Amino acid sequence: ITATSLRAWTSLVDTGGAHGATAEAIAKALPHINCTVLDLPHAIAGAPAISNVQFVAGDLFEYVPPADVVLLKWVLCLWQDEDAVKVLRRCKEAIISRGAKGKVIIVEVVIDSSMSRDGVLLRETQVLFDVQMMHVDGGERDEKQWREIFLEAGFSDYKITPMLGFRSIIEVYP
Ligand SMILES: C[S@@+](CC[C@H](N)C(=O)[O-])C[C@H]1O[C@@H](n2cnc3c(N)ncnc32)[C@H](O)[C@@H]1O
Repeated sequence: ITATSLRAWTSLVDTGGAHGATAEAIAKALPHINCTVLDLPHAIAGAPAISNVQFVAGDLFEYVPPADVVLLKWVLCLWQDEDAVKVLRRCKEAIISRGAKGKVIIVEVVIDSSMSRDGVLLRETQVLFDVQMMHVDGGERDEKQWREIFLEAGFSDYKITPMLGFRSIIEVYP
């Protein structure tokens, strides 16, 4: 994600964005972007008022508000592939910009199968999270599993950037 592309965004929806902590950070860093948080009614009840962030109560299986960028941070791990694909389809429908600007951005674990020395600890952490997500019938995915659900949901391409510790940023293009 380049500085030029950040400047081009006009709107972002943080899907499953809870009380808006991530949206607040984005709105502060990039005040030209109109930020929306979508989450279930009980999850946004009591959320603080945040400058330049609108809250929308709703179910992301039904509707995602339109935006240039749809953010899914720590959300798709809640579900098995069938439901994750349904959510990704709603997100794809929500993207208003075609071309380089419109995308889904996912912040999640991409389980790394490489067994380099430094990679072993990272992988163990990722797999532990996978076990944790099984409690809610979800799970973490490796690149092949991510690719399969992106293609199934109708996306054309994606780019994984490992960062943020054991997580990655995944840009997914319609
Ligand atoms: C693990 S939390 C992640 C919260 C936030 N994105 C973060 O990174 O801290 C998952 C979020 O997804 C929301 N969520 C779960 N099911 C949802 C649904 N059907 N529609 C909208 N939001 C949902 C939850 O309420 C919760 O806020």
